[in-house]
Amino acid sequence: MNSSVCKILCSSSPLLPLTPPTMADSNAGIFDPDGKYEQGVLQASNDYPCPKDGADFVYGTAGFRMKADKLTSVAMTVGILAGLRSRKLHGQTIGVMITASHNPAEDNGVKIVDPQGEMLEQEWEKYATYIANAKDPQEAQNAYMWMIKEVRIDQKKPASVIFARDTRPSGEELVRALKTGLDATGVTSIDYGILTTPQLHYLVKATNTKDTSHPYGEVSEEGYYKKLATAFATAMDNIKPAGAVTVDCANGVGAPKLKEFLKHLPADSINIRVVNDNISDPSVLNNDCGADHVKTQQRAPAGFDGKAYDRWASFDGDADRIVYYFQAEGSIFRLLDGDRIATLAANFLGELVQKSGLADKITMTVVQTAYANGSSTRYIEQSLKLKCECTSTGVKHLHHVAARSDIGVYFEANGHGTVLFSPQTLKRIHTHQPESPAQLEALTTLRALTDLINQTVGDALSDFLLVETILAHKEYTVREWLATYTDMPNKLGKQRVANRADFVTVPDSAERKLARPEGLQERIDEIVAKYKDGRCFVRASGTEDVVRIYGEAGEVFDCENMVREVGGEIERRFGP
Ligand SMILES: CC(=O)N[C@H]1[C@@H](OP(=O)(O)O)O[C@H](CO)[C@@H](O)[C@@H]1O
Ligand SMILES: [Mg+2]
Repeated sequence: MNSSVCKILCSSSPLLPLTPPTMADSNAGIFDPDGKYEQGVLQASNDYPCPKDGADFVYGTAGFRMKADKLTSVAMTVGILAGLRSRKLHGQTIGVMITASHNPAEDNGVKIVDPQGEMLEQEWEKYATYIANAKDPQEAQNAYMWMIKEVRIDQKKPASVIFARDTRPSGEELVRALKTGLDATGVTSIDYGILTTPQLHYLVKATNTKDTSHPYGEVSEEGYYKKLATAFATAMDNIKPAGAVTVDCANGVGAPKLKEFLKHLPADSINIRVVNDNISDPSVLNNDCGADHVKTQQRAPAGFDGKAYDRWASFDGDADRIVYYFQAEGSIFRLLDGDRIATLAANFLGELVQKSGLADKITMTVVQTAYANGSSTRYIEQSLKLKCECTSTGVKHLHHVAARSDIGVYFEANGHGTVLFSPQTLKRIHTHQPESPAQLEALTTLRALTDLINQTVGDALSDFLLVETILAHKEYTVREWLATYTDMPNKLGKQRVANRADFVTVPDSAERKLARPEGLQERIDEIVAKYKDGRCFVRASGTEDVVRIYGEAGEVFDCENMVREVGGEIERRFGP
């Protein structure tokens, strides 16, 4: 085993595979009798060898993500791992998505989707890391055999995987590598071509529920559009969104898919313009446009030509995030981010539950991260009178907590999120007998929203339709939406450090307090105390080699100074 593999497993697990199992001690897992798959792994990793410079691959928050040309061997091992995951789960279908979301066009990524459309179970992330780091074919085969034993996988079980990719040109080569890993280990697979990330999540759940009493939807891209279009038409019965909306698709996969979806709506149901829809020139993907650009730069995308108070939205490169924005008089840019979508959705769903006569049977929770604006949290707790929970960064954490509620609304400030309805709540909503025409009307809209909202993962298209529905029902323009509360002045900074692993947060603090480096949290607290209504926290990024510094204060000037002061302290003491 190479040393980096050892390090990965040693640091995260007591299960150190010092020696791979042999046929003789294999009774924990059941070996393929004629060794066909083990041979296949050897051959596949001969065809797609790990790069010689021994890249340290890590399956992180967004799966594996890096420069696309480094990723081919990893894509092959993901094929092997996805097949093992499916076998372990008795042949349930697993998904693999090839995308690098909002990253530049030359990057790519591979991530695995579990049977109900959720992110890969955390325990398996280290197995994905383990096999991806095997430095030669023999190590890959050893890793495969170790997993069969460790995870107790019956190789006679069927395995099924579906996969798709975004518009990046490198996706084609990565698909070939992935397919090699799948074929080598006898996995049945379906290539769905180019899709948005949430469409692939939809298909995974639809495939695994198709023969159950609660099928999620037709198992096709067309089925996804039909489900959303039917739900949108029902939710918008007799009403129309106010004015036009322009959608910036980041020159990514969201553009053709949004246009395809619109073909399923009656022509006059929404006045929409799609911009930044050039997928033939890879260099423009996410370039000065898209949800991540708009959120992090706090400015409109390339090609913005909106007049004051025109409604705009931006998807990211794989269409799982969305933010809204507009320009007020005097060209002042106003962002309506994930916190705004969460509060809008929670407010409207709360009203529908109330009006349907279900208020005493259904409770709702809003789940945020520490990056949520403090004003949004106060608005949820004090005005909407809802429970608000704060989790660690990364949607899998939010999803997990939201899934515990009857209705769980979760969004990261960057616009990634959705609303989950528990199975029991869905049953209540669908079996409730309305006692008046007003109750029936609210209930009909609520039922439609349970179909409109993607139950697997944040989905820019589904979230877009949700927001458009709510604005139309509430007769809100962007101005009224923004007026629901006033954001605290805030700043998200970052600082390079010698070793970001030195920055460890206190368990159960939702990453708002540092346990190490020793003494730093006390110093941050001292700085924050100088600023009125100040809040500031520091954590190591999971996706970039930096620590992030987030701050809020009563005044813009104070906020800037506070974040700068904390950043300066970190640079001085822990800088590279
Ligand atoms: C402050 C921030 O926006 N962090 C992002 C970013 O994570 P970091 O661990 O902060 O790098 O990328 C994640 C994956 O896309 C996303 O879930 C998260 O919200
Ligand atoms: Mg994305």
